[in-house]
Amino acid sequence: MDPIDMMVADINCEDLGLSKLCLMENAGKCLSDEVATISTFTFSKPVKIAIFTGSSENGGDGFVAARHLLNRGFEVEVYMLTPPNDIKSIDAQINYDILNNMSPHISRLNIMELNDSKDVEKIDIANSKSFSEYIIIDGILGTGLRGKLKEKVRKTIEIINNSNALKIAIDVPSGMDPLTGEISDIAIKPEYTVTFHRVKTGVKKANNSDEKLIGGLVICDIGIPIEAELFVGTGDLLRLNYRKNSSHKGNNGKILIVGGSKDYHGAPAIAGISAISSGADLVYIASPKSVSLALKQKSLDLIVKTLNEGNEDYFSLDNLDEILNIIDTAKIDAVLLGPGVGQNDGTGKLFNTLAKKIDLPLVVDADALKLIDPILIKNKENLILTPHLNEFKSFFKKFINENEYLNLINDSDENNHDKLNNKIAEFQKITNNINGTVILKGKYDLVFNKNKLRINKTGNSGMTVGGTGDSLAGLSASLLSQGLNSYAAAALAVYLNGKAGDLAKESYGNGFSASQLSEFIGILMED
Ligand SMILES: NC(=O)C1=CN([C@@H]2O[C@H](COP(=O)(O)OP(=O)(O)OC[C@H]3O[C@@H](n4cnc5c(N)ncnc54)[C@H](O)[C@@H]3O)[C@@H](O)[C@H]2O)[C@H](O)CC1
Ligand SMILES: [K+]
Repeated sequence: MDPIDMMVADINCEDLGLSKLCLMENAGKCLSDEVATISTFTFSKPVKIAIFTGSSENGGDGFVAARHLLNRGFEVEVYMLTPPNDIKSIDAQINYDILNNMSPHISRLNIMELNDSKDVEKIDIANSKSFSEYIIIDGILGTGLRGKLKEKVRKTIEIINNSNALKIAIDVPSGMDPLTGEISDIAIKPEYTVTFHRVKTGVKKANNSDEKLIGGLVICDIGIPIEAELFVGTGDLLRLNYRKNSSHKGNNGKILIVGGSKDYHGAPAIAGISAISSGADLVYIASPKSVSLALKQKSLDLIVKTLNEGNEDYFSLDNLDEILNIIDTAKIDAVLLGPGVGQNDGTGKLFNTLAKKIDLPLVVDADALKLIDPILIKNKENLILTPHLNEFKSFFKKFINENEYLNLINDSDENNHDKLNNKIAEFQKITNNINGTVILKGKYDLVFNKNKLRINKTGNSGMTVGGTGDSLAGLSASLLSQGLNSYAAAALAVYLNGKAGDLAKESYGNGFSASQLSEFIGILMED
């Protein structure tokens, strides 16, 4: 599991009501159980425990383990590389405070602060030999390692590695990159690594290249339910790329929406506003002439390009060069095809040609799902489709045999979503025919990408109003343009769209409009 996926799941646990403090307690308790077991089968006489703690949650796990190991009768020394006032995690701070409040220590606990490299060197001289009667627990750095090791941390790792103690790393050996498994400088060389929930990708890679880098690998179940990974939640916002203060206009995403036709000028506009609200820097809309004139009066924030060739009211193949030219000259990052385009033959010819020619991240929505030949885009990975059930059936008709198709139509009662959820495996079999991501919209939105699935529960019945699908499509294109892959972008887009719908309902009641929904997207991006 990648460290980012773990962090997302942790925060999504909080959406379920399961606090990170509780996860830390489970982690520290499980760790202490493992330490006790390892101690029993490794040593014939009692050993002391030395726990080295860093500035954040890896250290927090260490504080919890200290408490549980004391209860088991161990003598525990805690060496803090970060002084109490500088601890960065609230939960680690709470667990440090508990240890501190236990003073005067009736139990055999000793807490020492290692304020600088000299303090660290003193441990070296005084204790490293006698550390042979110790188990050292490494709670210095876990999944939060960034960049070059600070000198004090580096020195401590060196001393721990030189000692004769049995070493147990918490989650990831400190100094090892939790994603790549690389050790750019130095890392704890443990006899055991006790990891939580799932093995982190870096630990797995390191273990595959040389088992000695990890030692014996123990996985603790810390009570994270599968739903914390399945349900999209607040944690998914972590996947957004950090906006640099120094970034310029356009650095954070430029999208082109190819949408609108005679009766539907609102659809591309709503998609455009939602794209801007979700962080895209520049939103271009290419529309037939009659639509673009209406759009130009609609919003000051959209860059509306009038297509001069061909039909005034509908797209046609005559617009191909103009559209490709906009993509080129505006250096577009992602394209949305479909909102409000209608189903003309000419529009179909244009969209099939665009689908072949556009090599950028792509969102296909609404009528475009009925117009574009699935074969043309089936291999594209950076693709999001946003169908409701009818559009889903229509798009995937080619990939399923008649019986499966009839089964899907007959059994999938759009009003019975629990029944719909029972069909997940069937939908997955069908969506597996393409490499991109599919958002199947419904009471619970289902996001499919190959064998992976996310479920979104935000949103409400007010969202059946026209335009909320256009908003979702704009959000999807916006997040693609900001560098998220199609699976991550699709999951976050449905979450934000539904959550904005929930806020719109609170403010405007059940009769909110899609443009009122768009107003609430921006504030959600600050989570
Ligand atoms: N679900 C779980 O698996 C749980 C895991 N837990 C534990 O939490 C850590 C991850 O915690 P986090 O706060 O994100 O990061 P770290 O503890 O690894 O510390 C980050 C902290 O360290 C400092 N730092 C970063 N880079 C360096 C460096 N190069 N040199 C020195 N110091 C550095 C900086 O201050 C960072 O802020 C996970 O591994 C688990 O052990 C939870 O307890 C329960 C749920
Ligand atoms: K560690």
